[in-house]
Amino acid sequence: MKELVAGYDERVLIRNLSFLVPEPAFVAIIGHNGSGKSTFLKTLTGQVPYQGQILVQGQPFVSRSGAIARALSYLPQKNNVAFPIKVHELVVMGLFRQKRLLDHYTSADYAYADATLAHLHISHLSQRTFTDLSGGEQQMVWLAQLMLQDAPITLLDEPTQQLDVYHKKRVFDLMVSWVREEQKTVLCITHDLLNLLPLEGYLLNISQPQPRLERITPEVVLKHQRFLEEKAVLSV
Ligand SMILES: Nc1ncnc2c1ncn2[C@@H]1O[C@H](COP(=O)(O)OP(=O)(O)OP(=O)(O)O)[C@@H](O)[C@H]1O
Repeated sequence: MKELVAGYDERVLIRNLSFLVPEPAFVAIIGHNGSGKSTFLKTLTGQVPYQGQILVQGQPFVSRSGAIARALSYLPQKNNVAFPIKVHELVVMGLFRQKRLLDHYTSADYAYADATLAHLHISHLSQRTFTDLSGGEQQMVWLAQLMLQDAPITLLDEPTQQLDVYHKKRVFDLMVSWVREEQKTVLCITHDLLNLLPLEGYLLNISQPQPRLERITPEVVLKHQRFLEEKAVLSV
């Protein structure tokens, strides 16, 4: 990413952001409310116009390109479902990249979806109606769907937002395992700085005047925690 500038109409939120993510890696994106974290991920998914250069796996980022679409999976902060659907039906849809338009999902696909739910310890939700679940349960289901997508680069916007402390830890461990065991790259927006303390990876503090990637160590995390506690978001 070179000299990235992005924002809405007259309002520039990302200014001259330049960094290189050494793949595979876990990158925590932190910053105050309204600092532009979601805007940054939306820029990477082609939802917000930008200037500068974004390279994904060495290729210039072209949002409509099939190769880029296959390389990225994205879990937005708000992901509403307007109709009642069984959990395992929603999860199996994560395999959409491997299907053609009118292909049906097979029993092997459903078995894979159920195995993923089991991996996340949420098998008991498989036959439940998604819209009846609690916010935290719904977040765990979205993560299962994301795992089926199996993209090399995963962008997550506050995936632990509604989770209890147990599930927060589980989800951070899970993201780190995607990097370590499956060589994925994970960019994750989070306000849960203390969960980052034991992790391997990098952080990017969008609230800083010149954000840069820093390797996560307990000292670095605590330095940014103090920065975010003390400094209000810059008004633009
Ligand atoms: N579509 C839009 N048009 C205009 N302004 C927008 C739009 N979407 C977001 N903004 C504004 O851009 C700013 C940054 O929003 P963004 O969602 O990127 O913040 P964030 O860092 O992810 O915040 P939070 O931690 O609260 O989720 C906010 O002031 C928001 O109101």
